[in-house]
Amino acid sequence: MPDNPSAGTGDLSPLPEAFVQLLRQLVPAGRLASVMESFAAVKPVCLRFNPLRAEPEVIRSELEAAGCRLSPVPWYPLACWVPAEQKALLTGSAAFAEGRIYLQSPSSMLAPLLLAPEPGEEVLDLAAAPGGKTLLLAAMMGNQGRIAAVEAVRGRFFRLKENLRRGAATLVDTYLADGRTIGRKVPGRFDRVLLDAPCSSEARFSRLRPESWAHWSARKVKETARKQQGLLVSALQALRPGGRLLYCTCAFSPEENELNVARLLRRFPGQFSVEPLAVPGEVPQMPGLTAWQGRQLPAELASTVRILPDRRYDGFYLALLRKNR
Ligand SMILES: C[S@@+](CC[C@H](N)C(=O)[O-])C[C@H]1O[C@@H](n2cnc3c(N)ncnc32)[C@H](O)[C@@H]1O
Repeated sequence: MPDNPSAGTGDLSPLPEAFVQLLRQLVPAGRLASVMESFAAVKPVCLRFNPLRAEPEVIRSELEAAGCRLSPVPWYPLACWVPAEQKALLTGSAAFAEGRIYLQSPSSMLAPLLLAPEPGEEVLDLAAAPGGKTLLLAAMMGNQGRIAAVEAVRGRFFRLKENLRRGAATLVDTYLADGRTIGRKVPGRFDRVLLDAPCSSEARFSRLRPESWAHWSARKVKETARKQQGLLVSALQALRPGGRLLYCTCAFSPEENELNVARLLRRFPGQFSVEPLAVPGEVPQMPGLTAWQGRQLPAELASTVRILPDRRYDGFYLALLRKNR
């Protein structure tokens, strides 16, 4: 295990009361303490070796020679944790500047890994910047096939392009566009779609950084959920029959997660199904909700997964959908 100094830093701000209430309703009682502690934790830094730039073992030796204390992520051989206090060592390294490593939370790596693209396929990344997941998709595909990466925000779009260049992801075409328009432009085209949706980022709240929730409100969550629904419809439209969509957010609010998938099931009956997700056992998780605030939700939502945050993992929601026709 890496060193993982939990914040003994004194000044911890209280999370917004409405958010704490939400967590109390969502998280099983026995796991609430570890979830609450995670909001004050200084987590170890997770990184991924980029096989498009160099042999993973060469990268590992380079980092070890620089003094990095690497501990493996057990379910993905190209990922390691490094103690939080070594972050500057990583970000100041040539390996980082030259794209041989990418810093990425382990929860974020799960989405591309579970979408499981194959070399030669055509893949759409509908909300792509800064490109961490696009880069992992490219590595999994060995730069064989094509990825269309879409980003709507200009500044972030250029950051995406720079990260893809740095990471040698040569199979990616980038588009500065609103993802909600893509499905009707190229219906039925893609083998796989990743929708890592813009969200209320509740999993990024930190009691060490009160500004992390400065823009959060119930109204904002509702607005965000509406936008996500538009992106979901576009993503499904862009998929070929038999193709798969991985939808994920770093939000806890059911509106952005299960309720959005339930709404899609209602709007397009029979057109897609929810598939099981094999999230590695060591990752703290619970099944997606099948009821919320007295309302029953479709039973298949139990196949979606919530990653529960702890001292190493960030919170996440993941759903894998197959387009039937
Ligand atoms: C959660 S982030 C994506 C992170 C990225 N997948 C990664 O792993 O590096 C969501 C992204 O969606 C972008 N976005 C927001 N609205 C969008 C829209 N309508 N169409 C496409 N992208 C959008 C945001 O600017 C943001 O960069």
